Amino acid sequence: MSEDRLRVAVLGGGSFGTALASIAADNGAEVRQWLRDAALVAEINHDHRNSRYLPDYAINPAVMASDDMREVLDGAELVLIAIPSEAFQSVVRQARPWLKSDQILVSTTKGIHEDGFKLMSQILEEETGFPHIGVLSGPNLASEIADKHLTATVIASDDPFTRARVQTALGCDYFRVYASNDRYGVELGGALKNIYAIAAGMAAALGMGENTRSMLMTRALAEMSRFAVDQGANPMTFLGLAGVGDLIVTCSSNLSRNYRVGYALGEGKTLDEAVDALGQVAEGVNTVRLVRDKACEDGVYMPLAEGLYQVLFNGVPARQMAKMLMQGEQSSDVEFTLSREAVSQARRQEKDNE
Ligand SMILES: NC(=O)C1=CN([C@@H]2O[C@H](COP(=O)(O)OP(=O)(O)OC[C@H]3O[C@@H](n4cnc5c(N)ncnc54)[C@H](OP(=O)(O)O)[C@@H]3O)[C@@H](O)[C@H]2O)C=CC1
Ligand SMILES: O=C(CO)COP(=O)(O)O
Repeated sequence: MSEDRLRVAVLGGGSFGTALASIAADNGAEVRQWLRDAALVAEINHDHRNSRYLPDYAINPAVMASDDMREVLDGAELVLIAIPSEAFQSVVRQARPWLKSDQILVSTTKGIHEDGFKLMSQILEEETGFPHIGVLSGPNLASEIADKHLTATVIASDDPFTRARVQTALGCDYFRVYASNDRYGVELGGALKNIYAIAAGMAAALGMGENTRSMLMTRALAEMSRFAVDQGANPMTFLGLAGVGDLIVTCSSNLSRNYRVGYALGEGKTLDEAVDALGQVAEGVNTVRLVRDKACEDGVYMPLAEGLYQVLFNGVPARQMAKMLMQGEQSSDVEFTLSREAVSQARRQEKDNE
């Protein structure tokens, strides 16, 4: 191996980890991928295929897979972590003995950790205390990346070195990597949009129209931004790829696992049946529960998240919930220009004048 090739480690053998590993290898990096399934390790190394997660994808033969964490992390300059949020912390803990403070650690995971409402990059920070930490997020359906559809993503970090290195490692003629310094906002956007993708899938299965989908997505953006502001994030970030960009793709595509879970629910399947049939992670199921609880705790108005929570976990029929949501107070379109309180006040005034 030549000395100056970038060494990249990918933790996770699912669809996104596999697509990113192959892009980095296409860009000339020396790539090692960690996964726990020995049979899949052998398949990636010998057949350059991942039949479980991306069956039709020809993986760059330079990607070397291993179930040995030490071997994968040894000498890696950039570590990409594509592990579902539920297992993220335990995998980082497994990796910790071989992580070094000069490595760049990037989470690609769009979920929230149950304990303490932590995002994945916060877990990386807590578990390592290292300085080069980032988040990769955007409208990035792995199977479309595998098909080399023109795609853009965001690397978010307050560390300029991390941003530049990831742009170089992953940017190519079909994958553009934009930069952001709002790590928290980008990461929150990626997690929150999964909630609304479930709702969009459900609406589609119930035969609702394009006006409905547009209303749902736009009000979802308002709700996401409201929550983000309450959590201290910059709402402008939600106008970018990792906010509205990811919301659009995930709420519109049958390739999204969250959308598919929603669709199955709309067809009358139970939550367990919908999740089991998927066989892959749909982060939104857990996220809706965590976000709904957090919104209740912090007093943030999130009718869509609350409604979806009631459908998923309390058996309220989706159509009935949609009807109830339509009967809610008609409020401000863009509350950063006209506050919700100002609209309520005007309506109270109107009633008083009647
Ligand atoms: N797929 C996509 O289009 C995109 C996904 N993401 C995000 O990336 C993250 C990962 O997603 P994705 O690759 O799609 O997920 P998949 O469901 O395709 O794969 C998950 C991977 O994580 C592994 N894994 C799960 N639990 C553990 C564990 N306890 N220990 C070790 N490995 C484990 C699985 O291994 P095993 O097979 O052995 O279970 C598998 O390799 C998610 O948060 C998702 O939101 C982000 C952008 C796009
Ligand atoms: O995050 C994604 C697209 O940007 C993938 O969405 P799903 O996890 O719903 O498949």
